[in-house]
Amino acid sequence: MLASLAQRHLNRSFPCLQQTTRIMTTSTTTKPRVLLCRTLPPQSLHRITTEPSIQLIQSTGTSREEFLELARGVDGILVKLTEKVDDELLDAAGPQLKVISTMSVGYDHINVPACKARGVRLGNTPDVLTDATAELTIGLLLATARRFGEALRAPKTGDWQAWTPTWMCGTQLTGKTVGLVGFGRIGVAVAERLQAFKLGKLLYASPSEKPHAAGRLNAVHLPLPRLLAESDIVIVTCALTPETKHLFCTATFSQMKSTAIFINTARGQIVKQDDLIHALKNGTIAAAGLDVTDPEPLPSNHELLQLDNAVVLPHVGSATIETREAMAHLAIDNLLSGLAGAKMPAEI
Ligand SMILES: O=C(O)C(=O)CO
Repeated sequence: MLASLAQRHLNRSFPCLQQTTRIMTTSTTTKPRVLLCRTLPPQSLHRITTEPSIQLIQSTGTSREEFLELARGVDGILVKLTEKVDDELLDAAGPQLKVISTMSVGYDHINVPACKARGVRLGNTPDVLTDATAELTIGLLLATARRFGEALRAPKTGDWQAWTPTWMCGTQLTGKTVGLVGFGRIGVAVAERLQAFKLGKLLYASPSEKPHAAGRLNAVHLPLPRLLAESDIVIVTCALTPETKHLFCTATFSQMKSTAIFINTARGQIVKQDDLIHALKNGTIAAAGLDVTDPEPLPSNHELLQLDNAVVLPHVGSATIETREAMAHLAIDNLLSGLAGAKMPAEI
C-alpha cells in the first residue's frame, strides 16, 4: 500500500519515471529504503529484489536527473562506476543516508572525503574481480602484440594475403622486459600469469616496494622513468588518483622505447589520450592496448579507433558472469551490513 502510494507520488511529481522505475516492497516504512542503480546480474538481482529487510527502489534509466530524484530520502544506494557520487547526490539523498556501496573495486567516481564528512559509509568490491581483470589484461597484451585487431579484420575485408614471411608479423613476449605500473592485487595477478611467457625481466613501479610478492615473482622495483626506459611492454594497473591522473602524457611516452607496447586496463584518465594518439601516430611508441578510455563509451568515430596500432576494448576487464555476480553479491553484502551498522566485508 505504502509502496503504491510512493510510486503514485513519484509518478505524479516525476512522470518520466513511470516507465523506468520500480518500487519493490511488501511492507512498512520502517524498512530502510535502498536505491539500486539500474540492474544487476540475474542471481544477485533476484537476491536484492527479494531481500525482506529493505524497501527497494530500482532505477532503470541512465538520466542523472532521475537518479537524483530517486535518491531523495533513501538510506542506502548501490551504484556502479558510471554514477558520480558527489555533493549533489549526497544533498539530494539527504542526511539519513547511511551507506553507499559501489559494484566496483575502483572508487574514483566517489568523493570519499564528502561521504566521510557526512558519516556515509562506503563499500567497494576488491579481490573478486582480480582474476578476471588479470586474464583480460593478458588477452589484451597478446591481442596488441600479435595484431589481433588487424588480423581479425583481414579475412572479412579480403585483405588476407597468401602466407608470406613478414605479413601481419607482431612481437613475441619471450625474453621481453615487462614493466608493471601499479603492483597491487591486479598488478600482482598479471605478474603471476606472465610467468608462463618466459620473459626476460619483470619490473614494477609503485609508491612502496612490495618485497613479498616481488620476491616470489622475481620482480624488480624501479622508479617510473627507469621502468619506462627499460621496458618493452608497459602495463598500467594502478588506481586513478590525483597523482596518477594523466601520468601518461607526451613526457612519459617519450621516455619509452619506440618499439614499446603500452597496455592500460586501469582507468582511461591515467592517460592523456590526445598525447597517446600522437605517440602512436608519430612512432614514439609502437602500439597500445586499451580496455579503458576517456570518455567511456568512446564515440564510434573517435580517432583512436582508426589507428591500426591501437586495440581498444569497451571496458570489459571484469566482464565474466562469475565475476559480475561475485561483485554484485559483495556490493549487496556491503550495503546490508552498512545499513545494519555492522562490519562491512569491504569498507573503503
Ligand atoms: O571494478 C572496477 O573498478 C572496474 O573497473 C570494473 O571493471
